[in-house]
Formats: sequence, C-alpha cells, structure tokens
Amino acid sequence: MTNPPIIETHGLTKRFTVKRQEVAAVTDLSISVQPGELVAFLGPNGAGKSTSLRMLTTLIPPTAGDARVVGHDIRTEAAEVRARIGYVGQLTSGSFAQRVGDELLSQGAFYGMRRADAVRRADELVESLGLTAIRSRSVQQLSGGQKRRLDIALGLMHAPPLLFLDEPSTGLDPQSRANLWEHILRLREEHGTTVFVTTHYLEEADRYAERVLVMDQGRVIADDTAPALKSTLAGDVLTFGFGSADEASAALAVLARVTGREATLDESGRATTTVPDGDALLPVVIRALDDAGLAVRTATGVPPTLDDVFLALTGRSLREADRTADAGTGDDAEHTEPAAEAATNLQEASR
Ligand SMILES: Nc1ncnc2c1ncn2[C@@H]1O[C@H](COP(=O)(O)OP(=O)(O)OP(=O)(O)O)[C@@H](O)[C@H]1O
Repeated sequence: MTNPPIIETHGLTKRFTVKRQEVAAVTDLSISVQPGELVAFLGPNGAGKSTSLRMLTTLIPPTAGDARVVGHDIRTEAAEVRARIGYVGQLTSGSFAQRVGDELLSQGAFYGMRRADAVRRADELVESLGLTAIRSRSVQQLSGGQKRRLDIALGLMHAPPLLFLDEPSTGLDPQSRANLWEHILRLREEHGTTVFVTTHYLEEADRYAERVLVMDQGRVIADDTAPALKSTLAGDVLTFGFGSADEASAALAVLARVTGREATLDESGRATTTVPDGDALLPVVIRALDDAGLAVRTATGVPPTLDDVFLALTGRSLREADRTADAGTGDDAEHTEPAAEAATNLQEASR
C-alpha cells in the first residue's frame, strides 16, 4: 500500500494584479509528492516557483484550486499546515546579534518545545549541518553559506516531516553550494525529511533531486527524474571532425541516413546531430562514415543537460529565459500584493 501524498494539489492557481493588469503567476498546478521525496522546482526568473511555494506554505492564498499539505487543507487549516512544515525563504537570517545556539533554542521555544527537547534537537542539527564550530558565534558574524545552513536548522527545529527551501544556494560560491547540498542530503538521510526545493541551477536539480518539476510561465511543463527527462526530451549530441570541408559536408547525408535525424555543420565546420542513444550509435556512425570513404578525425558524444530539456520544451535556453524575464519584470514596486518573502521563514513571520 502506498503512503498518502505529503503534498497534493489540484488546479492550484495564483493571479496577481499589477498596474491593473493580471499576471498569471501560477496556473493549474496539479502535483502529488510522496513522503521522503527530494523534489526540485526548476525554472527561469518569474516562472512561478516562489509563488507556488508561498501558496503551499500558506503565506499567500490561492486564487483558485486546492491543496493538502501534510494532510491538511492550505485554505482552511493553515495553522495545522504551518505547524508541520519548515520553510526557508529567499532572504537569510539577517544580522541578529544572538548566538547561533541561542537562536536555535529561541526557535524551539517559539514552537513550544520543552527546553531539554530543544537542546537535544539543536545538538543534532548543529552536528548534521556542520555548525558545531560556530555555535557560539553571533549570527551576524556568519558567512553566507553558514547563514543558509543556520536557516535550514531553524526551519527544522520542530522536526517537520516536510521542508520547503526557496533557492537555498543562490548567491553562494560553488564550493559553499556543494557543501550546503551535502548537508541537505545528509539531513534527509538521517531524518527522512521530504524536501521541496526551488532552484535556478540546472546542475543542482540534475545532480541532487530525484524528481524535477520544470516550470515555465506559471505552468509545470515536465515532471520526471532528470535522467528520464533528458533521455525522452533531449538527446546526445554527436559531433564528427574531418580533414576537409568537403568531407564534412558529404558526411551530413550519411549521418542523416544512419541516425534518421537531421545533421548540420557546427561553427567549427564539424558534422553534428542529436540522437536519443548516443553511446550505442557512435560506433555505428563511425563505421558507416568509414564505409563511405570519409575518414573521421575526431568523434565526440556529449550527453544532454537539463538546459537541453528546457530548450526542447520551450525553444529557449534557461539562461535566455532568465534574461527575458529580467527585462520584462523589473518593477516589483508595483506589486499589489505584498510579497511574503520579507518573512525569512514562517517562524520569523510570527515573531
Ligand atoms: N506579490 C506579487 N505581486 C504581483 N506579482 C507578483 C508577486 N509575486 C510574484 N509576482 C509575479 O508572479 C510571477 C511569478 O513570480 P515568482 O516569484 O513566483 O517566480 P519565480 O519562479 O520564483 O522567480 P525567481 O526565480 O526570480 O524567484 C512573476 O511574473 C512575478 O513578477
């Protein structure tokens, strides 16, 4: 028997009114997440990732649709939902003068935990998030990566079964990002927490999430494991170099015949094509080119990335989509509904 989903949404929709115009931030989000899953929400700026999270964490009400989170209705049982989730928003824990250890205990007190339980829980989290050495430092002295890890610890003090992280690694250098992810994965292993995370970083979604929801313009346009998305929606790029331009041109027809895909010349004059099963096709193509009297000098097979998936789905690369969104949505001051992320996390919101 399967467990009931920890998140289940039906037609969840959020529209904002900006300068008297309606912005469809999220349209018809219908998903089901099982306990223990690590799900990444991937999409360009303005895709609707944060808005989805804010609805699921009860920070903003949906315009339409419904959702149950940890068994409770986000519209009618917001307090029950909030008590059972952790939420770490885009802003960090700021510049509190309080020490890391005390900050965690205050958080425990906020949730009504007994002091002995709070101390035990803080010990566990300090250990699993690598905060031991900085436990008695004040929050304002921490680096960006350390602050993000503290944010996550704060979000987990009351041992929620579900943790929402909104772009946890944005603004961190690559090493701190990798380090943060190591901690997130360890936490999940140790505590069995379901993690729902938004990210712009393709490599993060690819490497760490077991399920990727690709979002664009308010809609989920793909939902699967990263390998499945890549093999079904994108392909391996095979590229062949020759001694002359004539040979490269002649190779195009051979490539098209053997792979059944269109082949083109790249900017370096090499013949290239995209195929679903590159590993198996590479030697076959080389043999066919050889049989046609075309001497292959170089041959490469490059597996697809999630950006190729996004490109296949939308005709734009994620980076391009980010640029377009940045150009189009510069005017946050005109938002009619205050963004809830000023509250770093739910607990912050209630302090
Ligand atoms: N409070 C608000 N009032 C009006 N419009 C909003 C508000 N919050 C978000 N939007 C708009 O809704 C759309 C989705 O925004 P959202 O922040 O959910 O995207 P996102 O995918 O999280 O983007 P980012 O990766 O940049 O954080 C955007 O067009 C945004 O401008």
